[in-house]
Amino acid sequence: MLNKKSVDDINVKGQRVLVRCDFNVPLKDGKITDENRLVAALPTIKKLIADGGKVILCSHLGKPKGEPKPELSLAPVAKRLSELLGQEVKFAADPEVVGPNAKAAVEAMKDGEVVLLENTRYRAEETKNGEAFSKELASLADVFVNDAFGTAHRAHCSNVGVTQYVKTSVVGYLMQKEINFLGNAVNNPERPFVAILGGAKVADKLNVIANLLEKCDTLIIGGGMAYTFLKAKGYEVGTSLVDDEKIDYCKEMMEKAEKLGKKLLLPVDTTIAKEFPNPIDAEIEVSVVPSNEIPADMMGLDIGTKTAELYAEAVKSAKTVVWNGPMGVFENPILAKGTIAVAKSLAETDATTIIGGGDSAAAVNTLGFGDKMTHISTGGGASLEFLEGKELPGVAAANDL
Ligand SMILES: Nc1ncnc2c1ncn2[C@@H]1O[C@H](COP(=O)(O)OP(=O)(O)O)[C@@H](O)[C@H]1O
Ligand SMILES: O=C(OP(=O)(O)O)[C@H](O)COP(=O)(O)O
Repeated sequence: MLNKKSVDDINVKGQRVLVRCDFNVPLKDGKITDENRLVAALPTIKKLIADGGKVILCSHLGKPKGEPKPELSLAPVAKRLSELLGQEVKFAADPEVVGPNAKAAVEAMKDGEVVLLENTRYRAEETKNGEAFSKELASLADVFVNDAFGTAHRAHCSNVGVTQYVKTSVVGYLMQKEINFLGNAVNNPERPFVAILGGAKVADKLNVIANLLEKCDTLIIGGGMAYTFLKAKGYEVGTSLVDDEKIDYCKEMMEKAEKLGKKLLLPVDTTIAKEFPNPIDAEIEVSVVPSNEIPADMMGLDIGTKTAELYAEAVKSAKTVVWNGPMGVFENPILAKGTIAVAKSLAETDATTIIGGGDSAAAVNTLGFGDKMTHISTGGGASLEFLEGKELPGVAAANDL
């Protein structure tokens, strides 16, 4: 259990409560294309409304780099949240985030009302965890609630700095739910425990392996992650995604797996093409080759057919599965087969299945397997850093129980 005070330990009747959410949702032409993070934030917001608090929401959106960027305004989020809550979420349009407009909007709030502040990253101090902006945010509130699990691996004003200047800082239901799920999976997993890593953020994710190997029974590697390992084995990987600086590390990880008696599965065959599809869903010509026969001018873009079967088989006997990162360029139907096979095997198992990472969640949802998973995490980087065993600054900053 998370050893932090939560919204259940407080009643905010008549108080101003600042709630940090992760409303960093994908937008296309001003429309929200995946509202998972909004829906996930509702329980905490509803609880605080039911208490009779003045609920002031804040979040970042994208990376505006410290200046107002209209295309990264949170206005569309306020509109959609109003619909989801069935009650108005007043948008405090304010280029300074906590400027005159926001202050006036908060001043005018009645108990049970909700206001959303503008994108916190409109302010350059936000990502530097600066004192002045932290104090400004704190000045709006009597109580602070952090429910932004997806941002918990960052130490910024709106999730860490602000806690120094308010009396009470607690976590919300989403934060509790995420940490409890992931914590159980990693610290007390039902075995066999299978971890699956893929995707394209190779440098970030390779670092998780040292820690995961200690905890899991089987580690499955796919997606863009696989080729650095294959290169470390001495294979030609052509023009596939590789992190050359991590080749020695991959060698060490293979030795570590052997020493610990853990299974480390790498693709035995690979789906290759001449180049990365452009546009991403373009029809491309592919072939499947053994992983040690990738031609020098070709790139691996999905696991191969045999590998997909092998991985699906490895998942079958699992009791806990953690999956982060697609097995291939799933956005292209021709390169989605490996991801579909793995998603299907997770959907069919009675194991506890936990999906982390924005693209992995999108893949599972668009492939229609979303409701078959035990838990789809709202945090990619956050869930990985947590699985790595790192303390998340956004969680650490809340008051202890
Ligand atoms: N072999 C590959 N080569 C290049 N990109 C890949 C490969 N396999 C998967 N990808 C890409 O990885 C991206 C997702 O990676 P990542 O951002 O690390 O996952 P997540 O968001 O789930 O954490 C997808 O856009 C997918 O197209
Ligand atoms: O989307 C997020 O992270 P994720 O892509 O790792 O899930 C979070 O909102 C954090 O955003 P950031 O990576 O811009 O700090």
